[in-house]
Amino acid sequence: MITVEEAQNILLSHQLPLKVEALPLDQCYGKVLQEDLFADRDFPPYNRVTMDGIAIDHASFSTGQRVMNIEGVAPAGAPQLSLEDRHACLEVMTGAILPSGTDTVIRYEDIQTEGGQATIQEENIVQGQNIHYQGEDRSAGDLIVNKGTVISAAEIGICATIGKSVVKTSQLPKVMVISTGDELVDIQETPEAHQIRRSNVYRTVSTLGELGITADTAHLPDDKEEIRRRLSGFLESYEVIMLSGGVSKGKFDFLPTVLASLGVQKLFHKIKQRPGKPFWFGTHPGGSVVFALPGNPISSFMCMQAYFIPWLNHSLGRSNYDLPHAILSESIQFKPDMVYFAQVKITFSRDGRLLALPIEGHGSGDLANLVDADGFLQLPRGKDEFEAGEAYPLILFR
Ligand SMILES: Nc1nc2c(c(=O)[nH]1)N[C@H]1C(S)=C(S)[C@@H](COP(=O)(O)OP(=O)(O)OC[C@H]3O[C@@H](n4cnc5c(N)ncnc54)[C@H](O)[C@@H]3O)O[C@H]1N2
Ligand code: MOO
Ligand SMILES: [Mg+2]
Repeated sequence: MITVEEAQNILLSHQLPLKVEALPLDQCYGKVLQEDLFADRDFPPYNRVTMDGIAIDHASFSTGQRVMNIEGVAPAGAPQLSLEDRHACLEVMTGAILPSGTDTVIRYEDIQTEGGQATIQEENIVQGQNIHYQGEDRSAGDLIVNKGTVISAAEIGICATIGKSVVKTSQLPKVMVISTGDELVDIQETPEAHQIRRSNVYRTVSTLGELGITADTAHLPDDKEEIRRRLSGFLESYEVIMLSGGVSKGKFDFLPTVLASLGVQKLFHKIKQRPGKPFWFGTHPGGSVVFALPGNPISSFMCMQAYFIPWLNHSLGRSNYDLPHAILSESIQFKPDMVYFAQVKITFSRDGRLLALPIEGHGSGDLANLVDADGFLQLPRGKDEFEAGEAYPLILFR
């Protein structure tokens, strides 16, 4: 049995080859950026008026002038105007380019306009006020977003501003999600007394969907030959195979044997952790990777959250990120020499700290308990008592 750290390292050293695809901007949300983004112009590209009002040469104000002729109006979207008489002013709108010959903008609230003249009614007028200066935020050529960033609304705004209508992103892998086990029926069916519905598949597909992946699904009975025949086909056509069930010690837990017979190289089987101990991971010479997750719902869910998602992010070239930590709000005892991924409910204390309340449940088959939990708190080995007030890494559910 290997440690959590060893399993994580093995996963990180078995990545899918990165494939880059250029996508229209409206399909890029949530994707991992595969190019650096640079400013094509200064941000902002011109001295931008930030208040509706008048633009003046401050020197005329500071030498005592309060009434000024209005020479004209500069709307946003018009080429730059020029102040002809430095004792006069120009009306300017928010977003307009600051007229040449002016250096200060005064809001309509601080003036009165009548008969083609503006009268300044505010004495506190600072030179340069109400102007967003050209290049103040970023200069043309500056690196604005690094390759490896997950594209969110902020990055979409940058792409649009710099005219990137097509963006290089990491291509998502083709994934097959498979349930195994003769006790499982589909969700439209009414189970017999000895049967249950195959919920793992639906939960796994929903997490994948949240990651942008549209997965295919299948079901395999506890029949060695059929598992072998159908898995062999899936290994040809998918980059990632995600199985659940059939990896422990039972008489019908055929997956480790069948996978080996299909040439899938086992990289690990069993991790010193609860839940999720019998997690099996391997690679096929054809290039696909196999995540054979334990069948218990919390176990397969935990392995997905703690291993698959970081592995996927790494495969897609996402920049490294650290897990946040949360503070235990009640103590927990856990004696086995294993990492314990404790289900916790997350709240904020009144002084803004992230608190994790343990929600114990009835073990790795208790999928109803997940409804009350928000994440797993990763409690290390080498300790039996985890006291209230101690902070540990938090994996928030997706
Ligand atoms: N003698 C031992 N028995 C078990 C051990 C062990 O070390 N020695 N480990 C236990 C642990 S821990 C886990 S976790 C499970 C893992 O079992 P498998 O991966 O072989 O999974 P199955 O036996 O097929 O199923 C386990 C459990 O999960 C339910 N299940 C499976 N698939 C689904 C699904 N798609 N949706 C909902 N529920 C599912 C299944 O009905 C079983 O109840 O093994 C322990 N045993
Ligand atoms: O390791 Mo198993 O996942 O506890 O039920
Ligand atoms: Mg089993």
